[in-house]
Amino acid sequence: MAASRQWTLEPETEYRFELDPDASLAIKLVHGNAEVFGAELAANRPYLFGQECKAAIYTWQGCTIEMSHPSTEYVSEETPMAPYANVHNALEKMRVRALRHLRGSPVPPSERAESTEPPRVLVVGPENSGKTTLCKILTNYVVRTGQGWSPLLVNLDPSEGGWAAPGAIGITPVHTPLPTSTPASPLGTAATSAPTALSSNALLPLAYWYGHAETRRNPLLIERIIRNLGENVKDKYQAHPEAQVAGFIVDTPSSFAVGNNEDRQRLLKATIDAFKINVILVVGHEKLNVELQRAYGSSISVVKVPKSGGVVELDHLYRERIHKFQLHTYFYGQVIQPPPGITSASLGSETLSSIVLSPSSTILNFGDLSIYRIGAETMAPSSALPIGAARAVSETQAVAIDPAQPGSGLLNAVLAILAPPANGDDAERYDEEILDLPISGFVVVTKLDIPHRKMTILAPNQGSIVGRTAVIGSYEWQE
Ligand SMILES: Nc1ncnc2c1ncn2[C@@H]1O[C@H](COP(=O)(O)OP(=O)(O)OP(=O)(O)O)[C@@H](O)[C@H]1O
Repeated sequence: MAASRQWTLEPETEYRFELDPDASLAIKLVHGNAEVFGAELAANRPYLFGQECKAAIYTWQGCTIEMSHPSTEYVSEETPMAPYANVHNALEKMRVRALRHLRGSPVPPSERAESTEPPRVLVVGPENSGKTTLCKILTNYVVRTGQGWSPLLVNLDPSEGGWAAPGAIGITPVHTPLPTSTPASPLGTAATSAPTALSSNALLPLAYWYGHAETRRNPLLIERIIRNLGENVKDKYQAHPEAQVAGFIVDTPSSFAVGNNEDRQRLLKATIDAFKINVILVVGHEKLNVELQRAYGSSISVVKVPKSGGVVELDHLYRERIHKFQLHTYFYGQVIQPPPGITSASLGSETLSSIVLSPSSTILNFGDLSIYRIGAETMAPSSALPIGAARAVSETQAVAIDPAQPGSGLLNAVLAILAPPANGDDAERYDEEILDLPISGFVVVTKLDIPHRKMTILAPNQGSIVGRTAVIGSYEWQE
């Protein structure tokens, strides 16, 4: 690598870095072992990071790494990896017991009183406490055990983007370690961005469209989606009982930990019910830990885990830039200019050339797509309404949008295309059913021609969407 530098890391330390906008970084493991949030690095292969990525290379036994490009960087000897590994070991024991129980294998006397349920883990904590990172580490550790277990990773943070676009929440079985290359795909690449479906490690999520970054915008809708996820996950991924053994890891938005108490309690309860949560990990928040111990401690193990000093405070503008990257990546793939001297490198487990996509632009008639908005255009929380006041449009009502109407909000809007309904054309039930349909992909309205009643649609592939149902949220395409 050109202008490369080497760092030797002592055992149980990590090299942390933050990238500036437009900077990229290639890191190669020269010697020893190392991992990025639980995903192991292969030796002598440059891994590329970009798009303002902030991450850490951790080593259990010590290593030498080489990097192409200096950035904000430091080595830390204080990490919470030992307690995180302890949590993983405890969860692993639950999986072993669950499998033994399923297979009717003998149980050691010391474990007869223990539960035989697989771990169904809820991770909660305030903003920037490292919840997503902890979920990734725990997931990657399960996949690495070589037992063939595929945990179900649930992303309930609509601003995270998960495996689809920002505004979506969903669930996916994870079969191979989740890469950390850019914040645009914090949980790996989804097969919903159609062409990467061909790649070997694409995730196949069950995703629903919430459409906004903040849960307080429409808590009733997000609650309904959470319950839908819980109901449908079994049919979709867990038909075989042994598929349930790896359990769930549920990542949540910070609004589950702080903020409006009533909504927060409702969403927590909905999640605990939907996924039959039996372990709650509270990341670095004493008060929340005590609160959850009191509320759920009799039936659920509530465990406080430390926050990593490496977690970076992400501000609002950074999050907006990441949403833009995510949408761009959904349509165009991951394009990162490697640092000088790097010609072949990997983004996670993908090679650089495999992840450039070519979206298509199509002109549709207004009548070709049925477009809805869920709830009113601006949804203030119910608690903000005057006492006794009712909304003109309820939070979970699907309202049809007429593209010919000036101010429809459609120009540059990101639309989720919904999976076709199961119940055919029963129009009356249909409005209701829209809320319960998963996403099959996303498009953007790039041009509206009202006089000719036509619109130009950017889609990730060339499949026809004529006759489909789309839902608008509050995300805009800003290219
Ligand atoms: N040990 C570490 N070293 C360097 N960067 C880290 C480390 N741990 C986490 N980060 C980075 O800090 C940022 C915030 O972490 P993360 O997304 O896990 O927090 P969160 O609590 O899930 O955030 P949110 O409030 O958005 O839900 C991410 O960019 C992540 O990659």
